[in-house]
Amino acid sequence: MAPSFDNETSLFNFVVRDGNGVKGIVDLGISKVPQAYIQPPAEQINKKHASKCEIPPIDLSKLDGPDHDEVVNQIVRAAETLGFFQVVNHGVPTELLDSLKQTAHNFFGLPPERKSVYRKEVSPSPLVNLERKDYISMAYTNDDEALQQWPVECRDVALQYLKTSHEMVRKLLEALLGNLGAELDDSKIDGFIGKKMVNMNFYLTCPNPELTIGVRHHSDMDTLTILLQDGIGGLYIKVPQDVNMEKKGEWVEIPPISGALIINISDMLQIWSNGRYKSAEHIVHTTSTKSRVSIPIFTTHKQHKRLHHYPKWWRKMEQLVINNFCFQIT
Ligand SMILES: O=C(O)CCC(=O)C(=O)O
Ligand SMILES: [Fe+2]
Repeated sequence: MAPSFDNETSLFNFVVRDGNGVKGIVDLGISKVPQAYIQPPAEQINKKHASKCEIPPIDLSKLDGPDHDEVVNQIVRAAETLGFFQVVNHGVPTELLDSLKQTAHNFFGLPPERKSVYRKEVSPSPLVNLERKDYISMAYTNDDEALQQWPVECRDVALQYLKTSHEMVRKLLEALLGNLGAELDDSKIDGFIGKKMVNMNFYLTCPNPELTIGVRHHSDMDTLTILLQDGIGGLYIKVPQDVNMEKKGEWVEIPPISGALIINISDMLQIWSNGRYKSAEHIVHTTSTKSRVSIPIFTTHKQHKRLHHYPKWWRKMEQLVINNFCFQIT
């Protein structure tokens, strides 16, 4: 018999404890979204009124040629305005991007008992306004641990994704820090992106996508996020208020571009740049027709403390100077 999803504990047990995930609810063919997933109106955005971000992707292969300075300018301009941009010719093979998306679908399609071994032990109490996604997080420490502990279905592609994107992240940081007058040498890499985590997000179709949310509005806490999205769409960012461009404070969609990766300036980089680079708030919506996958890599410094433990005023403060930071991390 289907569990009663009006009862939060029973919903929690079904979705989290038993490893069914949101997918389990969808597989039951339930046509009404359980109350716990319905968002307050302030969290819902009117997708019909949100425009698409039309800025073309940045061609990173040109960093190695005569257009180097122009490409650095494009990266810096994007970081100083939207805090989000897309890149192509980034060095991560297209076939790997396709395998990653397929792997995410395969993993979340596994039977619940195969997935529930990876569940997070959390209490059922925060089950209010659940996000409508299933996800897995794989923190990277070293290759051996990854090979032993990450799900066998995901580990090879996820590791390759980490490795093949490293050079791109280094180049992006070089450009962003160089613009602030700081040099990125190998000894400082760990201080910026020494810790990494690969997530796979799976957003199920939803009978009432207007009432629910895939990911609530947030900004990422790390240094820089690399994000692979599939062709479905649903990622919206809020144009920061304090930038010199149109649509301030409005939600714009980051449209899927085949073969591209999305780069998201995150909280640490905003702080280290004295607020010059923007860590934009973003949100993910689901659709009623197609399931979506996205695969972010979160990069942060080795000693990263969870920034959401810091009050908001700290996260947005403008006191740290980049040169001091570079000095501290050596
Ligand atoms: O799925 C997406 O497009 C974005 C996911 C996201 O914002 C996150 O995992 O932090
Ligand atoms: Fe995010």
